[in-house]
Amino acid sequence: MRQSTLFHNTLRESPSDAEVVSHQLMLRAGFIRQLAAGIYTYMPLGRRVLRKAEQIVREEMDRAGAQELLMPAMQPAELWKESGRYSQYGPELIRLRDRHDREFALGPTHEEVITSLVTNEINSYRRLPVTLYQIQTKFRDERRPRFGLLRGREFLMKDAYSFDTDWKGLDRSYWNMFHAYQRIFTRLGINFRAVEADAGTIGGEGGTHEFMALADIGEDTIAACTCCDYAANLEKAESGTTDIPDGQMISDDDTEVEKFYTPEIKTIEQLVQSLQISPMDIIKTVVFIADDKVVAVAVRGDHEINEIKVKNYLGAQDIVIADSEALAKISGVTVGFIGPMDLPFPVLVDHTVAHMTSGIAGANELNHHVRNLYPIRDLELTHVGDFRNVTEGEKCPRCEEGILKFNRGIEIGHVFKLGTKYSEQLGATFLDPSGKEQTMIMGCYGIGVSRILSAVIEQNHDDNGVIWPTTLAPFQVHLIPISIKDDKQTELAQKLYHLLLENGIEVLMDDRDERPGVKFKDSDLIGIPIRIIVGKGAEQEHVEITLRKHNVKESLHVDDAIARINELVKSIH
Ligand SMILES: O=C(C[C@@H]1CCCCN1)Cn1cnc2cc(Cl)c(F)cc2c1=O
Ligand SMILES: [Mg+2]
Repeated sequence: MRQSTLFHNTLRESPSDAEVVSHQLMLRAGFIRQLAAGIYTYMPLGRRVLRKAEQIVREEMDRAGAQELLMPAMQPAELWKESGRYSQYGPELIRLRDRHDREFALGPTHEEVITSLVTNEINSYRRLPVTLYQIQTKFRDERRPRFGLLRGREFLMKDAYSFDTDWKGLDRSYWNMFHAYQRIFTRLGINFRAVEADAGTIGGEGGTHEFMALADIGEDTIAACTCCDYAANLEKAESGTTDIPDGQMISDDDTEVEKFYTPEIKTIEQLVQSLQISPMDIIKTVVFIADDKVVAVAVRGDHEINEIKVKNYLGAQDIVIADSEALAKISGVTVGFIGPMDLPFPVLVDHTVAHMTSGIAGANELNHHVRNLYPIRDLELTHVGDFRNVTEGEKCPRCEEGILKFNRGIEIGHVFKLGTKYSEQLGATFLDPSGKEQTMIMGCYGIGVSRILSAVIEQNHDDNGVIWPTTLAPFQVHLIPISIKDDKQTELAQKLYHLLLENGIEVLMDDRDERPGVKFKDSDLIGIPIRIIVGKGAEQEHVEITLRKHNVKESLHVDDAIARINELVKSIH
């Protein structure tokens, strides 16, 4: 490709609303252009990268035996009403009416569509199992789209769905997809972890794993063990620490609970300051509204409540902290002095609190707290469980030696065991060998294909721009004649350009009439891994090869260039 004809511009500065490196560089290097918030055009260079990412996903899906199809983006609302999800989702689900005033949704995902399709096409166990996938644009009207392709409102997803006759079959399909994902992200050169995750809104009856690209700007926190391969999204991570840590106020258990005056002392910090105690000695009690029920959760003062664990324990659809006006309507609650004792609604007690021997807590009375609270003695521990976020440094729940370290991650893949959640609602059944009607067992598997570009750039860039792995680079070689006014250089560059093309190498030649500095800055921004410079050495038919990733330079005769380039294309990642 000749850069003088390429529909492409680089920007000296990145727009102010681009906050993360990958967003800034994609705009500055000319890979994408924003049409509207969260909605982007892939420019020719960006489209080439996206197509390579798609192709790697497609190859590994096909290798895993999945079959590609392509479903519509416009989905009849009836399907979503049948699955009960039409009302479950709010403004995030983009709804529209066609010219006959019939209701549609723009597909954010395709469980309903694929399940109704399979129901109509398959009715015998002999036709199962089958895994179907598509690579298709999804629509989710995010309230705050941000970070470029990382959280867009129109994005490219590979979504796959497996249909099995039984749970064992689902297990096989699930791990088949899991291993295909490992191959995909390895080929993409991404530093990733598969982590145990929460199934979130999709529900489902089995396990679920997320594939996380490690990156400081990632929205998710991962807890991973230093010794074994345990890794979990913080939403789900458990701790191995159940022993009562030292520094705990140990008191013999006949010291009665005692109320004491704490005027205007409402927060953990104020308690710590005024009583000169540690947050570990405090029982923090927070009131939630789960669906329409009031519940309180009590965790130790140095821990954070994990709302997803609470929601899952209660089996609630949604959960929200009771704000001050909600609290005002709840009897027995005194804002700022809420404690776990004698509340007129259930209290979920974290196991760490249950093991405390003497805690400080709100007295459920204005300006008063209690001390010497001994949960085993003073609380009816009907709901004891894991309701908190693990903290870094705690013991691994799976092995003896390891401890949990935190990382930030970008979710680039998510695999789910769905079970019969959708097949039941949409009647996806089959006749088993005895002719009995059974419900299909499903799994679903997503990869954020457009999000991969952001994750790769977050992990592969320097101050000057992107550093593409060869598997994704828009071109393999950037051929740069220093001056197109010098005939020797132009002639040699043309010769090498055709040689490279004849050898099937993807080459972009910067034949623009620009100063060398501009060419090098643009080349650094775009991030093509191999660069060939045709400069002064053109007299002796010598060219210079450098790698974008390392500034190592080697000069060699043009006849040796092809062989060297082929070596480099294969070697560097
Ligand atoms: O999409 C999934 C689960 C899997 C992920 C892998 C591929 C198949 N689907 C979860 N999810 C996320 N956001 C959504 C947003 C809207 Cl507006 C919606 F209506 C539905 C969903 C929704 O179901
Ligand atoms: Mg997730």
